[in-house]
Parts: sequence; C-alpha cells; structure tokens
Amino acid sequence: MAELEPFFDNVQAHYDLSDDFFELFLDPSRTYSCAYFKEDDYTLEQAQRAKVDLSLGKLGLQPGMRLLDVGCGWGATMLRAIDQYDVKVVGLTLSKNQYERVNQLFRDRGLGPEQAEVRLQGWEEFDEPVDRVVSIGAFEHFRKERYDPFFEKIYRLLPPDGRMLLHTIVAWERSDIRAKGLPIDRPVIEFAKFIATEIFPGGELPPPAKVEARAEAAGFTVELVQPLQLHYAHTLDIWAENLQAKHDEAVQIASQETFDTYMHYLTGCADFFRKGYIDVMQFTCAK
Ligand SMILES: C[S@@+](CC[C@H](N)C(=O)[O-])C[C@H]1O[C@@H](n2cnc3c(N)ncnc32)[C@H](O)[C@@H]1O
Repeated sequence: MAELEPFFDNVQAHYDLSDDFFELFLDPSRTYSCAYFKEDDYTLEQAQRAKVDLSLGKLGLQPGMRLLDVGCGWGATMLRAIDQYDVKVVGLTLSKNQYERVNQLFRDRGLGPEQAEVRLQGWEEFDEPVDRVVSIGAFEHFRKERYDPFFEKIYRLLPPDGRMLLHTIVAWERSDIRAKGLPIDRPVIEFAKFIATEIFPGGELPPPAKVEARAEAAGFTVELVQPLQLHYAHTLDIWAENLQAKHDEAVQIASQETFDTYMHYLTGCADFFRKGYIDVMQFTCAK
C-alpha cells in the first residue's frame, strides 16, 4: 500500500501560530492536552505532570526500552519518561516549531540521538520497532479513515508484550447526546463547525466505542478506559483565565482577532466538556 501523507498543513496551521502565544496560556512544560487534577488543589503545572505520570504509569516501562511518542508536542512526556524510567525516546510531531524546540531541549540536556530523538514526521512515515507507544492529544488529527492503518501499524511495530497508551478527546453519538437530554441546536452545531474549520482544520473526534472497536480489530486488548471529562473542563478554564490575563501581550504577539478566536475556542470547549457533549479518555491497549 502507498504510504499515507501526513496532514502537515492542517496541523501546522494550528501549532505553528507562535510558540510565544501558546506560552501565554499553557503551563511552563507547554503540555497542550487535558491535565489530571489528581488533588483538588493542584496547579495546572502539577496537574499536567500528574497526567504525564498517569499515562506513563500504564505502560510497564523498563530501563532501556524504546518509547515512541506519537504527537510529542513540546516534549514534556518524553523528558519525564527519560527522568523517571531511563528509557530511550523517539517523538513525532508535524509542527516545525515543536520540532525545533524539542531538539533544543534535548541539546540543552546533552541528550544524543541514541537516547532522545525528535522527528518532523507523521506516524504514517515511521516504521521502526519500538517497545512502548504513548500518544496524547494527537489522534484527534488522524481522521477516521486512518484509524485502521494507525492501529495496525502500531500493533506491528510493538513486541508481543507491547502496550500503547492512547489519550484522545471523544465525541458522543447524536443518540447518546439526546439520551442525556442535551440539545443539538444551531449554537451547538455552529461551535462544532467553528472548531473543525478555524481551530483544528481537518480534526475529527471519534465516539469512544469506535476507538475500542478499531484497536481491537487490529489485535489489541483494551484493558482500561479512563475518562477525564471534568479534568479537561478545568484545564480549559485555566487556559482561558491565563490568556485573558495576558490580553495585551496576546494582541501584540498575534492580533485582537486571534485573541477573540482563542477565547471563544477555550471557553466554548470547556462548556462542551462540562455539559457532556464530549469527553477525553485514556485507552490502555495491550498486544
Ligand atoms: C494537542 S498536541 C499534543 C502534544 C503533546 N502530546 C501534549 O500532550 O502536550 C498534538 C500533537 O500531535 C501531533 N500530530 C498530529 N498529527 C500527527 C501525525 N499524523 N503524526 C505524528 N504527530 C501528529 C502534532 O504535531 C502535535 O505535536
């Protein structure tokens, strides 16, 4: 089968806006996914670290293993994995800014390519054996027609006892939303359209049953599904508060229009998570 082309343009349209802009609202590790408020009084930074630890803790990592991070963002999960588990890491991102920044972080720590490597490459192009896989907040970009090739490839790259921790936003089916008594009216449809066109072009959210079904069709056993719904509402509330507090810098770095668009995105998504239109789940997939 011909190699699939990663969606570089769609992904760069979002993540390569400006690292300085993202820094205004993300925590210092620049983790850009749902945090895990394990304790009520956790700061965003503590909760992001807790999410990374929760994810890595499900993988059975042993020193010397090779961990693939599909959608490594600005590198926080890989750095933590090196520190806590003494593993070798390889991270994939489609964002040029993230690629540059992670390379710099590895250089600053004196980590050579044998121990830590980042590639400007999609999972579609990666084809090397690895022991474990973590993927946090990237599956939303893959598109439904690529779920089977994705799970099949990861299954093939892993050893017989291999595991993947897949963390993704999921959307409930219309019938589930109706059963919850939630309206599917014009504002709801317009907001979903706004996210899929202006914020994450080409993005698609799977229903949870579909993730499990496609993982199992490739041969995985889905051992655990952990929903973190309200943790994402809380994360987004903090991101929106942070950005609001940095309004003037945001306008200077980007524009008033970008600021308004991001406030609409962050507050609207928090509302969607709180009400239950969408959720975010961690799927532990064992080979
Ligand atoms: C929301 S960010 C999450 C980053 C990081 N995991 C975190 O939690 O902070 C999504 C990441 O997925 C990456 N991505 C999207 N599509 C991808 C693909 N086909 N292959 C590899 N990475 C991809 C993006 O480049 C970005 O780094």
